[in-house]
Amino acid sequence: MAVDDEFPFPVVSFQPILTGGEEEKAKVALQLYDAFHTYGWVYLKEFGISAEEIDEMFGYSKRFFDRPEEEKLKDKVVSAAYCQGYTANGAESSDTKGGRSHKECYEHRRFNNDLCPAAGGEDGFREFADSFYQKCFTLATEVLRALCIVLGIAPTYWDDKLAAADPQLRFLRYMSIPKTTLEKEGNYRIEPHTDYGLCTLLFQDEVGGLEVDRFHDGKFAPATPLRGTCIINVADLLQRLSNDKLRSTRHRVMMPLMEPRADGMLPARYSTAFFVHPDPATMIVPIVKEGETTPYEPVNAGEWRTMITSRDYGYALPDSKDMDVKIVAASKGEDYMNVRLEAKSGAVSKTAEVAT
Ligand SMILES: O=C(O)CCC(=O)C(=O)O
Ligand SMILES: [Fe+2]
Repeated sequence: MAVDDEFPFPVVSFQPILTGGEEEKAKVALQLYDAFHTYGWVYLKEFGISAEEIDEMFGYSKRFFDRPEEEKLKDKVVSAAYCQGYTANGAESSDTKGGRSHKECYEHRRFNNDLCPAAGGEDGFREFADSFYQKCFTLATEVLRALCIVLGIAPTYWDDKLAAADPQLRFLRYMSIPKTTLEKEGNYRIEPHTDYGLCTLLFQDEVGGLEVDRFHDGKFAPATPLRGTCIINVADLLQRLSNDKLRSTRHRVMMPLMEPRADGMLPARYSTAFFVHPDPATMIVPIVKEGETTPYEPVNAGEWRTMITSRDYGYALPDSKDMDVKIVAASKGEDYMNVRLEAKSGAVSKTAEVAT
């Protein structure tokens, strides 16, 4: 699709950040700030990962999901604290009203990546995922660094928070389902949600269906696919950190833009997200300028993440996702992390000890 006045989001070239001088970099930083402040979303072009590399990545994703379900389930995600591995259709939901997302995912991590197909495997999946992960991490780091200028924080601000950062590369497949299924109330490809790390890099194929509440008024606009671009969206921790200057915006995946096939089935859709989470030890303390107040308490990034992952996957409360789960104790030792989750009612508690 051509970029014209109708295009719903700013499209920004990242090239100056990679190779430009200080003045050009500052200009891009301002463009990013404006986009993140208004919409929470931006489309990047010329960001150091080519359209061909993105195509190759989708090829790996497709081959991963094309394997038999029993095989994929051997690598099923088992822990909220280390959300890594395969999630089958219907296993994740942030919707407390029982909404249904028709998708399957694979999560790839930097640390604790045991539920990943073995190194040296047939098509080099693990090696490719590692290298794509690294490219995304490099880009995410550049994006966050660029924001230092406009947030008024030191250029070194992210250094300690990102050295042991633990992002999550997620391959998604929205399987081919009947159009009539998606038309039923409460059925989505992915239900409306905000992401909960610092920010997300998002790559999508040409099928479409991604929609964004871009003015935060409940009116969702299509985030149309644009070949060779990468979407960056602000997530909850960056909204907290920036004291609401950068917006974490609700989004969802609905009906594709393209027509269903003659048999009434929707085309499968592939997308890949890279959720940027800092070092879990990071305290997210809002940057409050003189004369401002903040509604936010400081939060520990690792606890925050585990808490929300538990809610979405129902680890602590498998039968009752609408209960409010909170972390009541979390400690991190040299070689373990111990997280205790408890429902507000105190009725359910679970301790998960996870090797780091
Ligand atoms: O598939 C997409 O385009 C969006 C995926 C998404 O929002 C997510 O996984 O958090
Ligand atoms: Fe998302």
